[in-house]
Amino acid sequence: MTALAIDGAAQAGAVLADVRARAARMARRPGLAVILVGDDPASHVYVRSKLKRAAEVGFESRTARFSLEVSEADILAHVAAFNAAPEVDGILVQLPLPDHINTLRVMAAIDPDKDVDGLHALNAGKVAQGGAGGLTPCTPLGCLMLIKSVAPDLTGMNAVVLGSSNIVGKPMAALLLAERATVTVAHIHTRDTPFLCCGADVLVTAVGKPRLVRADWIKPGAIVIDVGINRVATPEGGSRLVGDVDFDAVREVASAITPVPGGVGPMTIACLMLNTLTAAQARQVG
Ligand SMILES: NC(=O)C1=CN([C@@H]2O[C@H](COP(=O)(O)OP(=O)(O)OC[C@H]3O[C@@H](n4cnc5c(N)ncnc54)[C@H](OP(=O)(O)O)[C@@H]3O)[C@@H](O)[C@H]2O)C=CC1
Ligand SMILES: Nc1nc(=O)c2c([nH]1)NC[C@@H]1CN(c3ccc(C(=O)N[C@@H](CCC(=O)O)C(=O)O)cc3)C=[N+]21
Repeated sequence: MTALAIDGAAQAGAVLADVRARAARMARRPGLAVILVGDDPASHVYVRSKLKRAAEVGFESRTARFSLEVSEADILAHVAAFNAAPEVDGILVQLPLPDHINTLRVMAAIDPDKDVDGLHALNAGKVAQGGAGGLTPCTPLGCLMLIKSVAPDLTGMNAVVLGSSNIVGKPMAALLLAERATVTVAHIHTRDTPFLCCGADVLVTAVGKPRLVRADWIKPGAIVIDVGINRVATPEGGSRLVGDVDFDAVREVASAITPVPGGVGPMTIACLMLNTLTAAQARQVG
């Protein structure tokens, strides 16, 4: 059996159309502010595509760009200015930040009501407690939508999450638990990751290692969600994007799988727009 390739771009398109329609009915256009540090080309590409999507759904956006040498105080001052700006509904600090900047301190400085990445401890705590009333990190939220498009009820399923970062792995595990799945989180120190994966009805991989996940790790019929984004060299001397999953082989064992590109990535951006709309609606009266 060849697995269904879950079309993340199409599902993202549906989310974006809904966001656009709802934004058009608002008294004021939702506003997104992005803070970008350094000149990593991949980060610039991601931020550009976020700003493009924001414009397409009718949001205002602005970007504050900084060199790698920027001080933490400077970043915190810009966060404070965006917190105070009435036209800014969502604040996104593109990660990773350079080592001399304390990421958790920057996240803690963001107004939780404008924290569209869901990384402030208050929002992370709400997600851990079952999600009510907070902003949920975009990538796990998008992954859950993709999973539910093929399996609406996760009650009692075994879910395994590879990777335990604050931005993907931990909130993903919390969301799956809230869906009544039995959740295992594996990380670099986990002893027998292939064995754990073999019991997974749902497997989410957020590691950043190309072809880490092999076909013999997969339970027949499993749903496989590949968050990894890795640029690898091609024999022709160019490069291409791949996920963490050995896609062609795993596809023959799983029942549904997200491709890279065209899977989780577009949903992450769509969920960022959804969170910005949610934040704007909560902040605007009428
Ligand atoms: N498609 C999208 O929208 C997005 C994609 N990404 C991509 O997802 C990947 C992960 O991102 P992010 O969570 O930020 O990355 P991090 O580097 O913060 O986290 C990677 C995690 O993987 C764990 N890990 C490392 N090796 C293994 C292994 N062999 N088996 C199991 N776990 C392992 C690490 O464990 P430990 O903590 O113990 O070191 C860590 O928890 C990257 O490729 C990133 O580019 C990220 C965000 C959005
Ligand atoms: N504060 C913060 N929030 C983030 O959400 C965040 C971040 N920092 N830092 C970096 C990661 C990475 N990330 C991606 C988003 C979209 C695609 C995406 O759209 N990818 C396309 C391909 C893009 C291409 O071709 O280069 C796809 O998978 O189809 C990828 C990666 C968000 N991140």
